[in-house]
Amino acid sequence: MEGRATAPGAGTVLNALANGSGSAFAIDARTTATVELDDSGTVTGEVAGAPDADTRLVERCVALVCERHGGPETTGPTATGGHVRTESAVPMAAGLKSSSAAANATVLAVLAALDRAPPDALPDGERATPAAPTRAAACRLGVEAARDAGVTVTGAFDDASASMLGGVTVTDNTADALLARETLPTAWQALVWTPEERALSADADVARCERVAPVADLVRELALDGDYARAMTVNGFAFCAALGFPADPAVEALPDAAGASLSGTGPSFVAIGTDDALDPVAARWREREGTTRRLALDTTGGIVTPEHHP
Ligand SMILES: Nc1ncnc2c1ncn2[C@@H]1O[C@H](COP(=O)(O)OP(=O)(O)OP(=O)(O)O)[C@@H](O)[C@H]1O
Ligand SMILES: O=C(O)C1=C[C@@H](O)[C@@H](O)[C@H](O)C1
Repeated sequence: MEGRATAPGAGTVLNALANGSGSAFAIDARTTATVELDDSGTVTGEVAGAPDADTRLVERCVALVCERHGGPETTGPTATGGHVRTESAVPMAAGLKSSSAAANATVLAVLAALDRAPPDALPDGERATPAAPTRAAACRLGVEAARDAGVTVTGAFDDASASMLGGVTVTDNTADALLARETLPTAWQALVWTPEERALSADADVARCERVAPVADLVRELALDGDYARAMTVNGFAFCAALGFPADPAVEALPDAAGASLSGTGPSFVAIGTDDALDPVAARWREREGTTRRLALDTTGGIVTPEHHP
């Protein structure tokens, strides 16, 4: 029983560590998960090109989806274990939601292997089985696995929903509730600067983030009004201050970019705007050490893809 799926990473509009509400937008950098299921009762995992990577999150995703959708009471195929391998263009622990992309891709790949892929994750023309969950329900399984694996503070349903549904989402992570899902202007792109350092979300100073909750409340209002660019700009300055990152990259992005922010718990910064507006920002960010990438905004989200047939 094999399954394969991909899901994109994301950039931040509102970091949920202050008031439990979050907002994120999907970017065109994807993680692919390939799973092989069996009835061994054990799950193993590997990350392509990173032999020492922590695979507990994706292994927990496999186990959880098998528990919920692969048991003997189901009408489709059954499974209790297997192997998962991820390949990713989203750097880990860089603020670009690698954990959400990996969890979503893995959950969808397992569902596909069990013949339970959500209807909106299937290629055109392929029909889902009646027992298939929606993509939103599949996303909540990944969030549950992320909580179990200890890689998140709030569950990060904001990041996970943006990755699974594409576009930009606003969520209440305390209830895993989706408050809004929209798309940003089609002419906009994302510019992403990632320095060499890494910052695990689970290690973030939550108490300091909670101090900027009044600013986060304002960012939530801006986001719910659809003013995502200004929302992320305000978010960026507040969370740079709370988490101890210099705000210089955001200053260098303005006023050319429509919006710019520290992404997640850092260290990456993201800017959004038209191609022309991002040109001078790219020139300034390329003088910095690290990697600057221009990426399309993703509106597709998590999808099942054809398996490898070597
Ligand atoms: N490609 C991947 N394959 C398997 N597991 C992954 C992958 N990417 C991330 N993870 C898991 O997610 C953890 C990193 O989570 P973390 O939330 O710190 O990173 P992030 O999602 O990139 O950050 P942020 O939430 O700030 O955007 C890793 O330790 C690993 O367990
Ligand atoms: O671990 C978490 O709960 C989070 C981590 C960051 O990505 C934040 O941007 C997100 O809003 C919540």
